Amino acid sequence: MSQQLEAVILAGGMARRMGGEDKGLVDLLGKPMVAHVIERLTPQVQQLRINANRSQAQYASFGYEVFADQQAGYLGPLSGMSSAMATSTAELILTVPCDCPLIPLDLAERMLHALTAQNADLAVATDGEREQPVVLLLKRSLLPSMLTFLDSGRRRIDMWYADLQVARVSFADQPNAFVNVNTPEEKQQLADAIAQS
Ligand SMILES: Nc1nc2c(ncn2[C@@H]2O[C@H](COP(=O)(O)OP(=O)(O)OP(=O)(O)O)[C@@H](O)[C@H]2O)c(=O)[nH]1
Ligand SMILES: [Mg+2]
Repeated sequence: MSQQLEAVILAGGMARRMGGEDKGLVDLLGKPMVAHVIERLTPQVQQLRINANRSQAQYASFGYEVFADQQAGYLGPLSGMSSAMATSTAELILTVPCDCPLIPLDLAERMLHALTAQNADLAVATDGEREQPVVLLLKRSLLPSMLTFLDSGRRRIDMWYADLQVARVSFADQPNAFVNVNTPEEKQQLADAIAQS
């Protein structure tokens, strides 16, 4: 994989539905959720950083650079994305949330292929039907556009990219790829499903 692509794990939210417990650090089957994501991402990319606004020492213990949002006030995932772009040396940034422990093992490869083949501004993963707006491959050159959007008070990722050239990349072949763990109940459901598989 190109040196010009780095992955950023988004762990900068407040995790209110998880009772405020830092979502990436919540245990799933014996290890923190972010460790599942790290394990699946590291074979795919040469550079990886973690975006977190709390518990930064714990996140740093995984051995990767940790950085906070440049904007105060938990403005949402776009703030993590723009902060990643503002501080990256790579041309392309792959964003993945910390609460998707089954992300595809071929995520970077397929996102990069689609972006290049379609000469798009960014690529977004889909489960075949719904877009996963936090799973993006972004050109760093999109930073001014994202900052303008954020500065105007808007927060929705899909609204930001509505006017851009978007490659949609289906992972319908992997039905559990984007299972998202937002609550203790969802965590238990996933743990049970994995244990039974
Ligand atoms: N950097 C950054 N990331 C965020 C912010 N808000 C959410 N995220 C991340 O965006 C992704 C999707 O957000 P949610 O699943 O809603 O996570 P959350 O906001 O922590 O959880 P809730 O408070 O329960 O909605 C997760 O990876 C979050 O860590 C933020 O203000 N800054
Ligand atoms: Mg949220």
